[in-house]
Amino acid sequence: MAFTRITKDRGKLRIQDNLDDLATELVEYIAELSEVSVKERGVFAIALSGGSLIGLMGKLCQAPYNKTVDWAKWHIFWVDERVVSKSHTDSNYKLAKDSLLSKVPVAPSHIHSINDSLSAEDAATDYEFALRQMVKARTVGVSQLNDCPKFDLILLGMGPDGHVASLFPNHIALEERDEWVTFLTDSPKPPPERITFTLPVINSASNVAVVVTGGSKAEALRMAIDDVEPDTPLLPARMVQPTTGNLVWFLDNPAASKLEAFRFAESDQLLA
Ligand SMILES: O=C1O[C@H](COP(=O)(O)O)[C@@H](O)[C@H](O)[C@H]1O
Repeated sequence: MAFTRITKDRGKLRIQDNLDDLATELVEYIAELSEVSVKERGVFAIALSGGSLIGLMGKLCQAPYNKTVDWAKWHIFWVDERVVSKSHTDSNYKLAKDSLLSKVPVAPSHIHSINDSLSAEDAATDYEFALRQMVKARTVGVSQLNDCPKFDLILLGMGPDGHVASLFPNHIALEERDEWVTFLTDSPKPPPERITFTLPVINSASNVAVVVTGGSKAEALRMAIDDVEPDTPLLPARMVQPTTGNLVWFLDNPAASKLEAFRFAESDQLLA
């Protein structure tokens, strides 16, 4: 029962029956945005998360995308990164490099990873400095509203606790409004030391896509999207609310199963 729904204020829901169809829809969406950005700005500035999302992007390395995407124009950043060596299995950079970036012709100088020899605090400062240079050069666009970077696309995953990037429920990092990149040394999910884009940066992007799969995330997803009881805890995923940009959720059936839109679609089908 694949379908798309536009919600009142939580963006567009794209729900697929299986992971293969979800992956196909996701890479088609990324390829389209890349084409539009390259046409309009001459570059495509994309920020990746880690986790299960990266495995779903694998089709970008295959035909037709390996040939049709203008890889030379891509600039790749990380929405969040674990402060570990780039060769460590926990590194979001390594995950993307091994499964995607090593298989497509992106210029190494366009891959903007963190300096893994620094402390979490210094790595965040250093990454924000690098990002400021990219904004100054307009490799990354700028928001007219708040001077924040305006990425062409920010790709997020969501944990079963509703975290996005390395922004965890009730964590002080959620309140950061001045910095573009902040750090944490007490992540509830290992490893503890991380850097992360802050909410103002995420919400300034032209496009934000959140990719969520699996039944273990269904309840957090409901709390992030549906109209919920007023005393429901405010999850980081619910704070993703692009100011002027587009928000799209790529979901599989198990993740979407508790959403109102899904239940209505199911009962419509039973009646049909
Ligand atoms: O720790 C992290 O988790 C989230 C979610 O990962 P998933 O495997 O449950 O999809 C990820 O988006 C984030 O980048 C990562 O650092």
